Amino acid sequence: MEATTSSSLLNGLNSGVVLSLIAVLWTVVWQNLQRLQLQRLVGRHMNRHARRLAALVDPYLSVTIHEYEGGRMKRSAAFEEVKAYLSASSARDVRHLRAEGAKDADKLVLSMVDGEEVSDVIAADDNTDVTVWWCAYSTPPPRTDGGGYYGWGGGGGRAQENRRYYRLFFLDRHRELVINTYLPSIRRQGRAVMVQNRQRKLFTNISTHNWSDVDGLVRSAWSHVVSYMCSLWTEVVFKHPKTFETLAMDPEKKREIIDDLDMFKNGKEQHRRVGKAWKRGYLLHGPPGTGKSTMVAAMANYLGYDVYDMELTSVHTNTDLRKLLIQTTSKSIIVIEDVDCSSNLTGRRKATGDGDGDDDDDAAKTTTKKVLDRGGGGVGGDSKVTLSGLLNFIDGLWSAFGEERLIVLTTNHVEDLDPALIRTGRMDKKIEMSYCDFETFKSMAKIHLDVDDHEMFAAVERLLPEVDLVPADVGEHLTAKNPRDDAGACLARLVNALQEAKANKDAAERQDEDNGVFMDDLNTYTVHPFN
Ligand SMILES: Nc1ncnc2c1ncn2[C@@H]1O[C@H](COP(=O)(O)OP(=O)(O)OP(=O)(O)O)[C@@H](O)[C@H]1O
Ligand SMILES: [Mg+2]
Repeated sequence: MEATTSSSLLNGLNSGVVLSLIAVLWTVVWQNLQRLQLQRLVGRHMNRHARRLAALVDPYLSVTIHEYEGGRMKRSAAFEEVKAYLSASSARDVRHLRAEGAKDADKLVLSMVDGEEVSDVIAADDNTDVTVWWCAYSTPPPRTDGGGYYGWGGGGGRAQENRRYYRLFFLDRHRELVINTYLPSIRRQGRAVMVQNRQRKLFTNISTHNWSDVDGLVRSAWSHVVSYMCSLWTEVVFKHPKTFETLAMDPEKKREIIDDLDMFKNGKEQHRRVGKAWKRGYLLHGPPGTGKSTMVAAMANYLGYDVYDMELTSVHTNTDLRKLLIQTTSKSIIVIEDVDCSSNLTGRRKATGDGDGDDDDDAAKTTTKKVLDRGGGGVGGDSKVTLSGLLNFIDGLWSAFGEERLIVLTTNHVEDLDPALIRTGRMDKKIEMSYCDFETFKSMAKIHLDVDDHEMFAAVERLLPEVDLVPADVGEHLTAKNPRDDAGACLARLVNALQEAKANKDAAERQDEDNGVFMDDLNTYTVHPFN
C-alpha cells in the first residue's frame, strides 16, 4: 500500500471566500443526506462532487492498493481482500460491474469496473459517521525492453491484462482512524468474505511423470526446476458430501471431536500464549470401513479447510517432503492415509544413523524398501523418505511453518506404528473408529431411514455386539435397493445379515474348538457379509 497526499482536487481554481462557504455548506448538507440514507437517491455523481467540494476546506489523502505487488506476478492479498470486502456494496451501489466465477456454479463475484466508486461509512469513536470513498482504476501492464511482457509460466494471458488498483480517499483529519482501524478491519472482513466464497480444494502430490524412465541426475535436476517453478501439488475442487450430521457415531464421541475442532480453530491466541505451533495431529485408527476417510471429509467440511492428501510413496526424499509442507497453505488438513502401508516406516528410527532426516544423503543411507500391501501387489515407487523425515515433517522445526493446520494420519494397524510417530505433539488426539455399536446403528437408522425407533431395533441391539460389523456394511444394508424398500425391509435385511454373521461365527468357534484352538488365540472375527 502506498499513501500519498492528494492536492486539492480543484487546484488552480480561485478558492475565494464564497466558494469555501458553498463547500462547507455542501459538506454539511451532504452529511445530513447520508444520515437520512438519501445518498443513493441523490446518486453517485453527486457523491463525487461532494468529495471534490469538501476537498476545498479539508484536503484528501489516498491509499492505493495494487493488484500485483511490486510489479511482480504475485497477486496482492490486500487487493483481493479489499475486492471481497467491496463486493457487496459494489453489487448494491455501482452501475457498471465486473463479474467472475464463484464457488457456487450459479453465482458470480462482482466488483467495480474502472472509474466506478463506492462510499463506505465508518463509525468513529465519538459516534459520528465518517465517509470514505473507494475508486477502481487500472493501468496497462509493464513492458520489458524487448517489447514483451513480464512474467512467465502460469502468467500467460494474465501478464497482458491491465493491472488494477483501488484507491481509497479520506479526509486528512480521519487519517488515524482510517489507517489504524478501518484498513485492518476491512482486510479482516474481506478475508472472511473470501473464506465464504472460496472453493475448497483437494490437493494430491501424485506425480504425473514416469520417474522410472528418467536418469537419476536429470530427474533430480528436473524435480528442482519443477518445485521452483510451480506447485508440487495437483488440485481439484473438494466436493465431499459428508458432514458431521451424516457421519454416524456415538453422539457423545462426535460432540467431543467437534468441540476439539472448535477449540483448535479458535485457538490462535492460546497457541501463541503457550508458544506452540498452531497445528494439531489426529490419528484415526480402526478396521477398514469404519469411517476414517469419511471422518476426514467431515472435518474438512466442518472447518472449511482445504485437504492435502499426501501420497508418501510418491515423495522421493525427505527434502521433497519438506518442500511439499512448505507449499501447503494455512487452514488446511494434511492427510496421510494408511500410514502403516505408505512406506516401511515402522520401527526404523534407531536404524537411521544420525537420524536428523534433513538431507537426501541421510535419506539415501537409510532407504527403506517399499513393503506392505493390502491384498496383493506391493506399493511401487522409489521413495527414500525415512521415518525420521516424517517425524520432522509432523513435529520438527519446519512443521511450525504456516498455521492453522491439521495433520491426520489414518491406519488399520495402530500397533505397527512407531511410538514416536504417535506421541502427543505429533498425534494429539487419537480416535478409534470401531465396529458398529448400537448407538452408531441408531444414528445410521436416523440418517438412512429417518426412524428413531422400530420394533426390529431390539434384535439389532441383541445381535450387534455378537459380531463385528463395520458402519460401511450397516450403511449398505440400510440403503434401499428398490423403490419398494421401506424402513422395515432395510432393517429386516440388516437383521438377516447379523443372524447369518452370528451363525458363521458360532460355526467357526465350534470348528476351532474341534481343532483345539481356544477363543483367546483369536484376535477378532471380522464379518464381511457381502463377500
Ligand atoms: N460412521 C460412518 N457414518 C456414515 N457412513 C460411514 C461411516 N463409516 C463408514 N461409512 C461409509 O462407509 C464407506 C467406507 O468408509 P471409509 O472409506 O471412511 O472407511 P475407512 O475407515 O477409511 O476404510 P479404509 O481403512 O479401508 O480406508 C463410505 O462410503 C462411508 O460413507
Ligand atoms: Mg480410508
